[in-house]
Amino acid sequence: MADTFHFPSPAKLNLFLYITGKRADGYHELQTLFQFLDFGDELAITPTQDGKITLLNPLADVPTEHNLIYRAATLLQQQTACKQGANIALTKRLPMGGGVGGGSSNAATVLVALNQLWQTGLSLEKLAEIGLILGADVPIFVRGFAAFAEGVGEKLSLCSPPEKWYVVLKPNVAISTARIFNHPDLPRNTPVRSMAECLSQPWANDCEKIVRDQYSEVEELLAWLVQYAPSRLTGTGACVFAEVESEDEARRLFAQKPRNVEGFVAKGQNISPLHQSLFP
Ligand SMILES: C[C@@](CO)(OP(=O)(O)O)[C@H](O)COP(=O)(O)OP(=O)(O)OC[C@H]1O[C@@H](n2ccc(N)nc2=O)[C@H](O)[C@@H]1O
Ligand SMILES: Nc1ncnc2c1ncn2[C@@H]1O[C@H](COP(=O)(O)OP(=O)(O)O)[C@@H](O)[C@H]1O
Repeated sequence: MADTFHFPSPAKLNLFLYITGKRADGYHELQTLFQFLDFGDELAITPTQDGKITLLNPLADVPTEHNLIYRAATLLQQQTACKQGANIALTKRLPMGGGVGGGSSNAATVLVALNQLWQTGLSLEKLAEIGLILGADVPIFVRGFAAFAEGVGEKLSLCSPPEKWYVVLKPNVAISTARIFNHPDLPRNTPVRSMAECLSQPWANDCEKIVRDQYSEVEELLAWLVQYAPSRLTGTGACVFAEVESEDEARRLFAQKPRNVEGFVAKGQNISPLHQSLFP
């Protein structure tokens, strides 16, 4: 029987996120700081010789052909004319559509892992380029280092922010990324600054005000969290995070969270846990 290999598919946070403009194709130009977390999903992959991509436990709300795991695997097959296949099982821990990048991370883990298992020999740069077809956040997960990102998130500059402890909470609400980016009151003209300047100013998220105004669940949770630690929105939400100095402090704060809110405690990682496990 073929061997099964296990790969982490970590979460990310946007430690800051500024919107600096809008492109002709409607996408927004960003300046954002990505850091990985030591918490995430896990993929178990069994390479096969039959050329089929099989998801062993499909997501209830996502048809297989839309699942980023399936799409990433078939895209890699097409790009490399690979005749091999894979059976893939997903342990889903990350909230979906929460701004912690679970789907993008799953896609990146599939690209990096299958490139190794199928021995298709693409560089991480090439895999990141393919990943961008699947989503703006896929390249950062493929490259695997914390980064200051520009463009729609694909122009990456290495960065090493402090690896703090975080309490990440998911208010009980679904937020559409497209809806936030289409909102007329979204600030879209934060001045473009250098990485050094962005790092040296207080960190913020340009989507936060709109999201707080529109979703009382997010407003209430951030108002509660900020009493204890600096706290912000990640991505376009709905997740919010508080940054603290120690695991103890994080666990104490997490233990007090409102009962109807899910979440987790994690430590920031400047090297993705996927890359830590594959390229130690
Ligand atoms: C803004 C970020 C920051 O990490 O938010 P989160 O998704 O993580 O919350 C991401 O870059 C999001 O990337 P991704 O999640 O791939 O976005 P997509 O599904 O491609 O975009 C959904 C919709 O949002 C709008 N959109 C998205 C990204 C962007 N830079 N400008 C946009 O205007 C577009 O209308 C697009 O159709
Ligand atoms: N493997 C996957 N895991 C999570 N979401 C997926 C996956 N494949 C497709 N999706 C779709 O992508 C959307 C965004 O997912 P996700 O990356 O978790 O959000 P975010 O970038 O906001 O953290 C989900 O709402 C879901 O419809």
